[in-house]
Amino acid sequence: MIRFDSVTKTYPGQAKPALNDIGVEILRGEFVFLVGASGSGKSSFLRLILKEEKPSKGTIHVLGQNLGSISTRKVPYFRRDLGVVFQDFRLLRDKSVYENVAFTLRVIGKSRGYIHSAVPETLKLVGLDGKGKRMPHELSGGEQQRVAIARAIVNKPQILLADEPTGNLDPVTSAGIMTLLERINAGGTTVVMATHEAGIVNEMRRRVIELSGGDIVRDERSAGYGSVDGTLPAEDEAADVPDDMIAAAVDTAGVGSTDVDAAAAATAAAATAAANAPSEAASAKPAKTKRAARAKKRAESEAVPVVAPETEPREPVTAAAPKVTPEMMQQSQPLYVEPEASDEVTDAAAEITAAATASIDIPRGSGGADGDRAEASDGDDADTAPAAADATAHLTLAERLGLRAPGGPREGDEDQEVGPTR
Ligand SMILES: Nc1ncnc2c1ncn2[C@@H]1O[C@H](COP(=O)(O)OP(=O)(O)OP(=O)(O)O)[C@@H](O)[C@H]1O
Repeated sequence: MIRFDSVTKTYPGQAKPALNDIGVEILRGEFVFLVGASGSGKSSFLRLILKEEKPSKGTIHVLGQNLGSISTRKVPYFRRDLGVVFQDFRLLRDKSVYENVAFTLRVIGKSRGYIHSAVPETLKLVGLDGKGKRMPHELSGGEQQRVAIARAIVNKPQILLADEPTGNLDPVTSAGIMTLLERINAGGTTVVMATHEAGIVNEMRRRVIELSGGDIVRDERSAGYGSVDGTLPAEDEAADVPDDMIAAAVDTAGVGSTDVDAAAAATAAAATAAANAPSEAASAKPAKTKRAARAKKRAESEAVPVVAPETEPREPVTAAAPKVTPEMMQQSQPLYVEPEASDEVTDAAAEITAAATASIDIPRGSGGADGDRAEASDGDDADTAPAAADATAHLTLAERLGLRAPGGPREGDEDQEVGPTR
């Protein structure tokens, strides 16, 4: 599915390669975490798969194609099978949620009927049912990321690349996003995700490819964030949340949490507070309180040194923030609902909708006497000629059937809906 053969990437003006003689294969349906210190080459790895960058040496195959032999003109076609999600969401700010997701499909020329069925279905899948009309600034960070994921998967890509998709999100929301990505992967999509989130990697136990200074220094199945026991087990992290913090969080959890129930929210809030504590400990102020001292200890223990292979020194892999705990991952409610329609059903529905919304050519002399019985004609019965057909030839089938007022919006218009007109 994805294969790197002796791939080196050296950016112009850089002496040291961002990726150095990489050889790796990712199979169909895998969920792979790319981990490594900042600057180790994770984003470069993803950009090469996307053909946003070219390797300086070596060859890359994605979905059976040698990327070196895909012409620039054909790159957009190649990318139709890939979805991408970034840390900063990259939504179109002046477009609604619906339009952000529909945009991908419009660009690749999907029919209007297909878009009308695929976009709501995908928004439902990512837990954004009913939010299609919102603008991005009216959404939370987690919701914006779900829009970005919806946009990435709406075309049913075979591969989903995610570059720090939870980097800007709080722990509970991050857990929800991971539940969603896990679900997308369970549906057969290969997922490759670069992350610094130790909690997520430790909890999910998927394949981990670790980069250090452009080299692959670890490639393990069902692995954790760090390769050595120095990692503080995520379970211990949660257990370390003091009771008084949980009690305080229960007091403040209140109602209105949509993603988790109140108890889970309370526990998560407490864990969040605990997770944030290390940054306090890292500040210039001395650790005066018991909580700060505990946080400081934790912060030190979370700087996970990774055992160097043989004698080579290796950059330590450290989590950016000890955010997501196993409890959050387990308690996070699925944001999706089961898609009820198979591809065949969706395609059939799209065809029917497209037929109902497209204008029809009616040759002179075809159709019934009252014109209302006129149907799309292949011209075979040109001799049953209604004079009145001319009067309705410009109408869509939906208009003829009384499903929509004549003269309403047409193909390509934004808000057209098929339905009773009164
Ligand atoms: N466009 C570029 N031009 C020059 N050097 C680059 C470019 N992009 C990345 N680099 C360099 O390549 C190396 C790998 O960068 P890359 O962004 O792939 O790392 P990363 O592991 O994704 O880092 P982070 O975790 O901080 O996102 C770094 O030394 C970086 O400075």
